[in-house]
Amino acid sequence: MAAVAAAAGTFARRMARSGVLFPRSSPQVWPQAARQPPGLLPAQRRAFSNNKILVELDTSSGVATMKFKSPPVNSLSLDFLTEFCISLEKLENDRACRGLIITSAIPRVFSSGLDITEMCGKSTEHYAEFWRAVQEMWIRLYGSNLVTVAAINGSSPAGGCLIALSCDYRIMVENPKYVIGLNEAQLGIVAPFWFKDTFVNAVGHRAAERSLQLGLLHSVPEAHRMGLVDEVVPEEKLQEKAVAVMAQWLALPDHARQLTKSMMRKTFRTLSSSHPKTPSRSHFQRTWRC
Ligand SMILES: CCCCCCC/C=C/C(=O)SCCNC(=O)CCNC(=O)[C@H](O)C(C)(C)COP(=O)(O)OP(=O)(O)OC[C@H]1O[C@@H](n2cnc3c(N)ncnc32)[C@H](O)[C@@H]1OP(=O)(O)O
Repeated sequence: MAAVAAAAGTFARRMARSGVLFPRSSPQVWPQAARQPPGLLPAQRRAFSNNKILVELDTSSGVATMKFKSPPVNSLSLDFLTEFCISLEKLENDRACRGLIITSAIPRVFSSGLDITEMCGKSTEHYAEFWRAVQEMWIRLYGSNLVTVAAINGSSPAGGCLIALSCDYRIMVENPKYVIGLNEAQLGIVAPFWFKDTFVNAVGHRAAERSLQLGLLHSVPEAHRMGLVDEVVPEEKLQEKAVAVMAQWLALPDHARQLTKSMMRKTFRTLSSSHPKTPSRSHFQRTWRC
């Protein structure tokens, strides 16, 4: 418990050092991009970057694109998760931003999921901090006020699939080599219940039960059929489609859409985040035999 509290403190300090203010309390009012002072021509694009993630915000449309750029496979390390939360907070606090497209700058991989090297041979404090960061990523993304679209341009197993599932809409590139799913059972581990719940919310109970027990990684057409992804497009159409979907979602007043999203996700999110159990050090070590 003390380790968890210490980890929470460390994670909060990392976030605080980033200069991010949180949380934002009141819902945004639509349409933000139209609320620029008249006569002032704002810069149309803003960008910020760290060594894991690149973010570009088009202030005229209110849409930001976040690109994962952590070779070789965008694994979700503690640093990556921290940068992810910082970037998301910055966008949430930017009044010019209403929507976020998440994609990968690494060929053939959206994200390979949790970084396995973070879960081996580390201290109790490290496991607690890492686990805290995994939960924080999910709580922030799943509960984000922004419209979130996952533009999945590569394979997306386990934690990578969770990121996509936490968005409002998923578009995946059609490619016979790409797979997506929660494959934890195949690795001999159990997907945490909040991974499972997020999955069930997207595909329904029966499909989730089969997929999770077998630890399936689904082909793109299969993922589409079962509702794990909402749309499938050729690679060259991905960006255009993501922008079009975003425009459709942003055509609605923010406050109505946000309150509806919150209503759909809040109970479940509160329930899940009230059980922030960190697996013990021996659990990590038994799981990964390290
Ligand atoms: C104690 C309780 C713990 C509970 C945890 C429960 C929840 C767990 C969630 C997870 O996300 S666990 C991680 C699950 N991830 C996977 O199973 C994905 C494994 N990776 C792949 O399938 C493939 O790498 C890929 C993503 C399809 C990409 O294939 P590609 O052929 O392009 O690359 P590779 O040659 O396979 O890999 C390159 C390089 O990257 C390393 N790597 C791959 N995945 C990870 C990862 N998740 N974490 C850390 N490192 C990873 C891989 O080992 C290769 O390294 P090198 O051999 O080049 O050093």
